[in-house]
Amino acid sequence: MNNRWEKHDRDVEDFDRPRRRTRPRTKERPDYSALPVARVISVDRGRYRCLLDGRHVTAVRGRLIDRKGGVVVGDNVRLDGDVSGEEGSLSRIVEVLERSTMLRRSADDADSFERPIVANADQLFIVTALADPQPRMGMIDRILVAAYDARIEPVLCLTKADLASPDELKHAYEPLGVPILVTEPDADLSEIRDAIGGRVTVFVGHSGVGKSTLVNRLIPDANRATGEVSELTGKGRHTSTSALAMELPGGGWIIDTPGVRSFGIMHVSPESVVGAFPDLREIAEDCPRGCKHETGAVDCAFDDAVADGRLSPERLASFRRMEAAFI
Ligand SMILES: Nc1nc2c(ncn2[C@@H]2O[C@H](COP(=O)(O)OP(=O)(O)OP(=O)(O)O)[C@@H](O)[C@H]2O)c(=O)[nH]1
Ligand SMILES: [Zn+2]
Repeated sequence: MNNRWEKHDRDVEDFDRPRRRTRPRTKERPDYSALPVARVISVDRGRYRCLLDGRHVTAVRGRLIDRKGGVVVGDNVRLDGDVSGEEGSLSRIVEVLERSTMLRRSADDADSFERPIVANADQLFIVTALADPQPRMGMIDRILVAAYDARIEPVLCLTKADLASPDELKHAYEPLGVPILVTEPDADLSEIRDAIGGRVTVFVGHSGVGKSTLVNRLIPDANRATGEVSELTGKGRHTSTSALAMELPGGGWIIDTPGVRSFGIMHVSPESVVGAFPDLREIAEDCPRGCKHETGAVDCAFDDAVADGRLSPERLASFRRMEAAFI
């Protein structure tokens, strides 16, 4: 019986006549698979600037897309409507493709509301000046926590090495396994270029650390790109609250974010961060339930692991210092 009905349905469809639906239409997800996929490179006041086949297309968010954090820089989206990119044209984002990662922060620790910042990054450069402004390990630790929580590989990128030595920070973060790159004016950037080539790297840092200087050296026409954003918004880039994604000449992306004064991580749990370190995760299986592994935690298996040589005291100290930033 059933079969006959199905067959009948198909036959009717072949003649392109409206058929009676057994389910209401609203429950069916429209099929957008034939629409082009673009990458969101900046967001400003409800307008999304997307890159599609090398041209910039401005789009708005379609009705069915969630309002809060529905579309962020780095997202891959399907565009409907006018994708010509011509002056005054407006397209519509109808679907956000599945994200590989999402970097989030809470505005500050009094505010547990998570703000998504950047989608699909696979590497996070914590850009920190060695002086002017003075490095703050608390800030580095908080951004590290956010990176580990989001399963984005962190790299500590130290600028202004002409002003101060990187030794103290190297000593603090190398035991944790954080790669460290050091730069100064006129320094050879080949190590940094190698690290970002072919990857999607989000740059995060305090205002004034030299992030723009570095980006402009890495992408010779980045200035032009930021100029275009100013044209779009009528404001300077630094007053924008959005991140900006730029394609690297040799492949890969840099997603620059506005300078931050603080980095809230209220949304992160200790288990999530421990989970980013396979060796620590294994040791933590022997911890009492709910152990936060902080210094002095009762029966924490990390102390036993140091005692019997499975874990280096430097690595544990480095982990605990970072963890103290959020427990
Ligand atoms: N001594 C020294 N100064 C630097 C270096 N890199 C950048 N600067 C200077 O530091 C200042 C801030 O640099 P920017 O590149 O504007 O810093 P930013 O991180 O983009 O800051 P925001 O625009 O506020 O987000 C500028 O005066 C730069 O010339 C460096 O390696 N050494
Ligand atoms: Zn523990």
